[in-house]
Amino acid sequence: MSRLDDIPSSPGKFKIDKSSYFNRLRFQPSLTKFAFISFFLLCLISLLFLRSPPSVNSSQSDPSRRSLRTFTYGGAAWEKRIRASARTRTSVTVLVTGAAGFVGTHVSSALKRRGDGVIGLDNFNDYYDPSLKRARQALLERSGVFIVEGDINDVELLRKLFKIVTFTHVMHLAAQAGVRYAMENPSSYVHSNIAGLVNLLEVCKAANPQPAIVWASSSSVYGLNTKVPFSEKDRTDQPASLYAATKKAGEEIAHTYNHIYGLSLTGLRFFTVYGPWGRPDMAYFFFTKDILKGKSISIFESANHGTVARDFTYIDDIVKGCLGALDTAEKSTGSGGKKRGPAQLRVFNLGNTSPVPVSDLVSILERQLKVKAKRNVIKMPRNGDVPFTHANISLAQREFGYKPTTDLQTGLKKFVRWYLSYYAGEKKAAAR
Ligand SMILES: O=C(O)[C@H]1O[C@H](OP(=O)(O)OP(=O)(O)OC[C@H]2O[C@@H](n3ccc(=O)[nH]c3=O)[C@H](O)[C@@H]2O)[C@H](O)[C@@H](O)[C@@H]1O
Repeated sequence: MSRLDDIPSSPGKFKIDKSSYFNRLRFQPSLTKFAFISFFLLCLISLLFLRSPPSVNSSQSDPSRRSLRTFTYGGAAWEKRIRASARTRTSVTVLVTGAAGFVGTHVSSALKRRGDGVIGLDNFNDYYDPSLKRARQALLERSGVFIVEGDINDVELLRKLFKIVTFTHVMHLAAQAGVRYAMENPSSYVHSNIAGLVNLLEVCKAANPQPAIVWASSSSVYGLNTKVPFSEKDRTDQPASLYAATKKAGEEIAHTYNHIYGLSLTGLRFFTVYGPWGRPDMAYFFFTKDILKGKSISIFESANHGTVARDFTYIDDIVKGCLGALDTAEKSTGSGGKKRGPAQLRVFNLGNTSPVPVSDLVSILERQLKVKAKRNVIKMPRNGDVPFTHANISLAQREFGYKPTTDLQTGLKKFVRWYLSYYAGEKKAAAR
């Protein structure tokens, strides 16, 4: 018989004869037994070692996972700060994810001002200058809002927060934003906008009581639609960027958690939000920077020299929309992972209803900055951008009286005033 004949024909047929093996063991002298147990323990310890989480450095070296940093949290002082920040003069206590972000900072501040309990959560990633996020954090701290440093993918942290505080609402604004960056770092969108959302919903669904959730979707879900203005009833199945696709996926995921677990979920489709403390990756922000530096700016045009336009929406209008959505959100119906009845599921456009061509945006900036821009008009690259956006806001108007009041001229004036004073202050601080 050749040695090949010893190998069974399929793995399923190959069985270790455990009984004879252990029987043999039973009759060995005690020294052998001791050696075997020691070896077994050694293997167990090595196995545990191999399964321990990666070190901080290993996760930071991969740019797509930069927000997976390990954070240190916990302790009596940390919990005390959370409890103080969660103290409410109303019946509302909100967990705001992405609180050091642009919209997150403004919304957290507005909630706190009216007396709600607010806890922020942010991973302070370096998608754009983290010092701006730190400055927003300092601003919020002065008004009594504590931002917990951590990632929405950290299930233990989320569970801990829900143990310390009974949240009535979650305002979920943490996300990987930006349309064009999705071509550079696609996995960061999956990590934050899909895995992070699911993780958060898992914790919310298991909470008792479950909070009502309001979260940031995006106007980009309308993708390549040509029918304007964009209405919530329109199709959203032709996204032009991975960013848009992850936001659209978020809307479908929201449907699932509402259906299975009775979570109350409201998605808000923001339309190109701008204003003071804004995001440096957005065109109005880096156009301002480049115009002041005398650098040329690229202004996209669509096919046949067509205008590219956006329904630019001022931050204060968006904040009113967020609060309106939160105040009209009904309670979730489930508890501890079990649905008890049908729950609310909504989606709203939050736009300005008056699209402005990007070239007009630049003209306004030129007037405000008193500097002529070096314009470089180019065909829109295939980068995930869509040619125009225009919101129909009648649904939000009907449901919670949403009515934007700031035109682009007025809003950009406020932005430019903030920009000049913020960066003048930074320069002064650097010179000191
Ligand atoms: O409303 C939304 O759904 C989205 O709004 C913005 O995305 P976007 O509207 O593309 O805003 P910007 O990146 O600031 O671009 C504004 C306009 O400037 C144009 N642009 C951008 C960059 C550039 O170099 N030149 C240029 O003409 C874009 O094509 C676009 O029409 C945000 O970046 C997204 O996170 C958000 O979800």
